[in-house]
Amino acid sequence: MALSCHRQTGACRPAARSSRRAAPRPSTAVVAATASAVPASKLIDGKGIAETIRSEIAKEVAVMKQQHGLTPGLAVVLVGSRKDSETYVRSKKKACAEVGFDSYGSDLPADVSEEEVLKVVEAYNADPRVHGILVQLPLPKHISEKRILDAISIEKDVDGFHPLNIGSLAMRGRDPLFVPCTPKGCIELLERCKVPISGRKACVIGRSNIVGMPAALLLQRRDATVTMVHSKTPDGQRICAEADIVIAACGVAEMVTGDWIKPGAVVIDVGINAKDDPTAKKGYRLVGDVEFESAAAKASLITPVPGGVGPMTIAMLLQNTLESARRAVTGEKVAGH
Ligand SMILES: Nc1nc(=O)c2c([nH]1)NC[C@@H]1CN(c3ccc(C(=O)N[C@@H](CCC(=O)O)C(=O)O)cc3)C=[N+]21
Repeated sequence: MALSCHRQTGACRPAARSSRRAAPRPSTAVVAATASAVPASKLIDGKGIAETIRSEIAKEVAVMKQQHGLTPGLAVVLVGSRKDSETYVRSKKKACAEVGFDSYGSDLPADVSEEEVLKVVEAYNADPRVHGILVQLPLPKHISEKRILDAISIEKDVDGFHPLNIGSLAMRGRDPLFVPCTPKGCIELLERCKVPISGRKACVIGRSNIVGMPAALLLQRRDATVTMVHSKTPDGQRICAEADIVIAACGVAEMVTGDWIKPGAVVIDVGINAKDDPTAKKGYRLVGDVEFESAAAKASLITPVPGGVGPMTIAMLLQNTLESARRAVTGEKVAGH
């Protein structure tokens, strides 16, 4: 039976859990109660795995500081005041502090000119304390995302959005300097959960530049047979129902129901959507692109939302920034420089 080994190994959790997490907390109990229909053994604990990765990174940072006197630095550029972007940027800076990185921030007003944003990016390109530059997306409409992303030095492109990085991902025999964080996090979850990829059928739902397309390329590089399903695909459900691995990144709340999932498949849900819920404290709750309960009934392993892919995105951003700092230490030359 496909992927039966996961049934035997049970829940996909990080090997070591901190004592802080082991303590029962009322909020955890509430979450557990609402998700009670799904056995814990099916859950991929993205939050816990991300925590493990952050502690691995923190150890390496301490060594880097001690041996080379170098502290990894991440610059985060935020334009405008979208609430969701502000929240994400805050958690990225918090994660930096937690692992011992320096973080630099530029908060620019929504009506800032494209030239001004370019100047900020150029300044970070030239700043040796900065090993990674992230321009939070989406940008306001009057600013060309393409122009800004193209301006980020490829050696500091820890988001992996530069066309040279994405292009290398698509070519056999080449390796990008950085892999985009969200799809990298999806693969990291599969690998840490020992889900076999080579030779398996994978279905990626959604074809965005930042998730769907690079996720499909990463799976293909690991020898999966990948099908991409998108808004113009006739009968995406039928195609998805043949897949051993499903990555849902279509941006439509709960679109992928249990009917889309082959029994025993592994489901990675990238979506983050707010759904009205009068019983929730804020009046809404977060749901993915997958209808969790019905999909979990069919899947062997599934990521929850929140607590799945989201925390992994930030962990991969830290990993990419650490890698960039490591290259600065070793003086590794990169193509074109
Ligand atoms: N240049 C750029 N790079 C990005 O990587 C980028 C971006 N722009 N724009 C927006 C998206 C979104 N994104 C997330 C990061 C963390 C969580 C995350 O940690 N989520 C938690 C908490 C969710 C919550 O409570 O709000 C979870 O899913 O458990 C989610 C989403 C990065 N993005």
